[in-house]
Amino acid sequence: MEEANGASVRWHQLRLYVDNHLHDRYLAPPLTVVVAALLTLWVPVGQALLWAGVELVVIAVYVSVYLRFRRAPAEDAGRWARRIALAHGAHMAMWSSIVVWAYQPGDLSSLMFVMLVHVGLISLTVVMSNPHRRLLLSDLVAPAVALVGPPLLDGSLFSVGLTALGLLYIALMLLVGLKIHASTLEALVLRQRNDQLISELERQVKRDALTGLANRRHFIETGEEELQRATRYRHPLALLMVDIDHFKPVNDTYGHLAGDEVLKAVAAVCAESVRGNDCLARLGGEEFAILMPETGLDEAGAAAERLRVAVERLRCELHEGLVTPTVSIGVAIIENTGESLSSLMRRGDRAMYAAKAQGRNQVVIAPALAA
Ligand SMILES: Nc1nc2c(ncn2[C@@H]2O[C@H](COP(=O)(O)OP(=O)(O)OP(=O)(O)O)[C@@H](O)[C@H]2O)c(=O)[nH]1
Repeated sequence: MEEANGASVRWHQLRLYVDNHLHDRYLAPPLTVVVAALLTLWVPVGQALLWAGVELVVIAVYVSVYLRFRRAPAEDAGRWARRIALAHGAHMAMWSSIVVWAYQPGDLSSLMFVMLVHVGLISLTVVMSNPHRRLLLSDLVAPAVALVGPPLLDGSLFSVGLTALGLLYIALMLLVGLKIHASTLEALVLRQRNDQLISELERQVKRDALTGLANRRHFIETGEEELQRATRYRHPLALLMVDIDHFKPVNDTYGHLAGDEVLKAVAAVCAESVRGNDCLARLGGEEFAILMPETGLDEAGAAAERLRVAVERLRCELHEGLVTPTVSIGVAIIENTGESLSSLMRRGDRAMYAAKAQGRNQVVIAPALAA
């Protein structure tokens, strides 16, 4: 499952792991101080201070690695996993060292202390590291190795028994951790599929299936936003209503599929002739619209004429025969009148029908609306 869903899931696993451990920023330093103070019961003060000093540096290092990871672009999860494993491994090794080093054979209080540290290490590892299987394993290595320390020093049946129980405990925790890991991974994969589906649906809702252009719904949404912006900042906004001439005979003569090819070819010419921030849409049938922000009358008229000529030059060499479409274009401009989008579109449409009435394959500019 991990392989199939690739880099993005691995990155999310790492991200979850790091997010879980970022609480350490606030918890680990005071805990280090408390444990160093307790350590002085069994080891010289200088050694306890040295341990606390090194551990505080290690905490600073791994927290800074985590914070840099959170700002990094989502790539190269493998390299970051290695860095994170190293940084966090050092932290785990420091705490595991207590288990071996602070244990005084025969001293029940030190045994309880090291066991407490142990239980804390293992349970925190299982709870926090499960999003990432390899890091879960590497985090468990340090406490597992430390477990064999006390009985080596002591050798009593009691300590060996405790160690055996501890190892069993680690094995159970590992099983639980891997189970949690599997469900976390499944949730991540599902979330990723969900995100993909949602963005695909969002794309489909906004697109016209035949031409790939924006559809009417998306055009109206964008149009309302552009209109608000143009009105607020008193900037010009131009609208071109574009309709293919005599399109019905194309369908009737060559068939609907051939008509679709012509629609796609005209859409492609329109797409080539608009600027990046223009909004081009197929409103339906053989009608297109282009919204041009920051565009005045002269500029819009010139753009419409360029588009008309570009379509006129188009030669659709279809299987069924040659089609040379033309378009009629109506141009309407909004200038500080508080006009609505539907009114602007109506004026654009009227100008486009005027172009049809005047013989087609031409551009007509809508008269300005009185302020
Ligand atoms: N192939 C195809 N045809 C479509 C599609 N949508 C609408 N049409 C056809 O487009 C044609 C539009 O015809 P009319 O509205 O009469 O306009 P026209 O023939 O282009 O004539 P004028 O606009 O007056 O120049 C109709 O035959 C519709 O069936 C489509 O998605 N694919």
